[in-house]
Order: sequence, then structure tokens, then C-alpha cells
Amino acid sequence: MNRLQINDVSVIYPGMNGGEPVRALSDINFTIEPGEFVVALGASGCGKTTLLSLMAGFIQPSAGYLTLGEHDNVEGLPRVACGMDLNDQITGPGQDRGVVFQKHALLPWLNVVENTEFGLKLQGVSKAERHERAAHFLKLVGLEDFHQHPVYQLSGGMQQRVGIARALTNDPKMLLLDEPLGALDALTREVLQELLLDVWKETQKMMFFITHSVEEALFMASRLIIMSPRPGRITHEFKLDFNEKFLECRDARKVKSLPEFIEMREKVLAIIHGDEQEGGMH
Ligand SMILES: Nc1ncnc2c1ncn2[C@@H]1O[C@H](COP(=O)(O)OP(=O)(O)OP(=O)(O)O)[C@@H](O)[C@H]1O
Repeated sequence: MNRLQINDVSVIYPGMNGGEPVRALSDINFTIEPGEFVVALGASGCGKTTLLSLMAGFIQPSAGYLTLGEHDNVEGLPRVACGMDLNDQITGPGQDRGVVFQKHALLPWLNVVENTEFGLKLQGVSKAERHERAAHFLKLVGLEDFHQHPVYQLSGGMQQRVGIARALTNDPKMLLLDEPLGALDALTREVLQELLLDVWKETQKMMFFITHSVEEALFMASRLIIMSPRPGRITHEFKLDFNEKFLECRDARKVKSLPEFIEMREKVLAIIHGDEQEGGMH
């Protein structure tokens, strides 16, 4: 089973306009286990997007390294001794990681199915296979009746469903989601939270999901990490099962009003507000 491992990773951005360099992440050690839904929460500027960009391979760490593969990185042993292939190391973007952003970046002149299969077309996948894979994932996100719709005619929530289907068509090992629901109205956001949990359950993908909403984080996560700024680091981790509770009872309001949910929400809010008062907010 695949896992993502982050080993002693730091990121320092060069200072802008002659300013001081920014230590965006400091000494991060972290593993995403097979099938985990990890949610990152934290004050603005604590390095959430930087962490996601490393996993996506959009940027490279200033120190340390990341791997995505089937073997454990045993501390102190060279990677080959752990059975790791050099190919396990993340050195750039790859088809084994699907990314979904807040802004869906769909191509407005293409319809739903063309957008969904666009990446496969670039890879030279045959038309029949492209259609089959796109149709499978469009059904999974509830868009089976919208294949031929121009994407610019769709609501924000439906466009984001296309973005999720598109990210899944390569059958990636993991999905990286940077505030994917942040621009949606409250009702649509709740519908898509449930949809994403269904996609997770159905596909068993590893998920890394960034949000600013404490309630969303608690509802979605099987593991919640809370990050603090200056320098960006992981300060708290919680194993949660509210997502499993929802998948059992299908009643999100019930889960979100459980006493243990409310208690956890207050605890997490206190941690984050503590960071903000220390000057973590930008
Ligand atoms: N390309 C860059 N060049 C210089 N500094 C950067 C760059 N990208 C991010 N930073 C800085 O690195 C720190 C971490 O930024 P990052 O965007 O990862 O945080 P974040 O937690 O995702 O923030 P937000 O919640 O506001 O999106 C911030 O201080 C930010 O200003």
C-alpha cells in the first residue's frame, strides 16, 4: 500500500523586493498512511499551501525530501535499504497525484466530458478509454447527465465536481485539495463535503485537504493537523472519526451537533485563536 512520507522538510522562500527570506516550513516530518483523509488547518501564512505544493511537486524543499511509494522510510537507514526506489521521491508533478484548487481552472471552450478527459487526451490515451474513464468519474460526482454541457453554464458547485472528476481520471494514488470548497455558498459546500467523503470511501484514495473552516475540518478528517506560522510547523494532530460516523448515518447535521463534535470544535478554535493572537494572522 502506498504512503506519502515527508522527511525533515524545510522550505525557505527568497525574500521579495530585497526583503528577508521567508522560512515557510521548518523540519516537517509527517506520513500520510494508505486511505487516510488528512486535513490541514491553521492561521493564514502557516504554510498549508506550501506543504501541498511540495506534495504536488510544484516546488522542491530547501532541505529534506518527500516520497510516495509502498515502502517505509526507516529513520537512520538509507532509502535503498528501506526498499525504496529512487522513483519514490517526489521531484516534480506526476500522474500519481491529482490536484483540485479553489479556482477550478476548467477550460471554458470545452464541455464537461472534454474537460474531464483533457489530461488523458494530452497523454495520448485512446478516445474510447478516455470516454470510459471520464464517464465513470462523472457518474461518481453526480454529473452523468451533464456530459455535453458547456462548463461556463454550470454552477460553481458543479464546476468543482468536474474538477474533482478530472483529478480522478488518472487514477492517482492521492488527491491534493487546496480549499476546494472555499468559494462555494454554504449549502453547496455541505453537499460537496458529503460528496467528497463518498468519493473517498468509494476510491480509498489518500486525501490531503486544506480548509479554513474548523467545522469542515472536523467533519472531513480521519486525521487533523493544525499548523502554526513563523516558521510553519505542525503543532497538533488529532485522529478523528466524524467522517465515518457520517458515512454510517448519512445525517451531517446530526454528526455536527454531537457533543463530542462541539467539544472538539471549541478545542481547535482555542488553539487557532491562540496562534492568531500571537500575531500569526497576515
Ligand atoms: N512564492 C513565495 N515567495 C515568498 N514567500 C512566499 C511564497 N509563497 C508563500 N510565501 C510565504 O510563505 C508563508 C507560507 O505561505 P502559504 O501560502 O504556504 O501559507 P498558507 O497557510 O497556505 O496561507 P493561506 O491560509 O493564507 O493560504 C507565508 O509567509 C507566505 O507569505
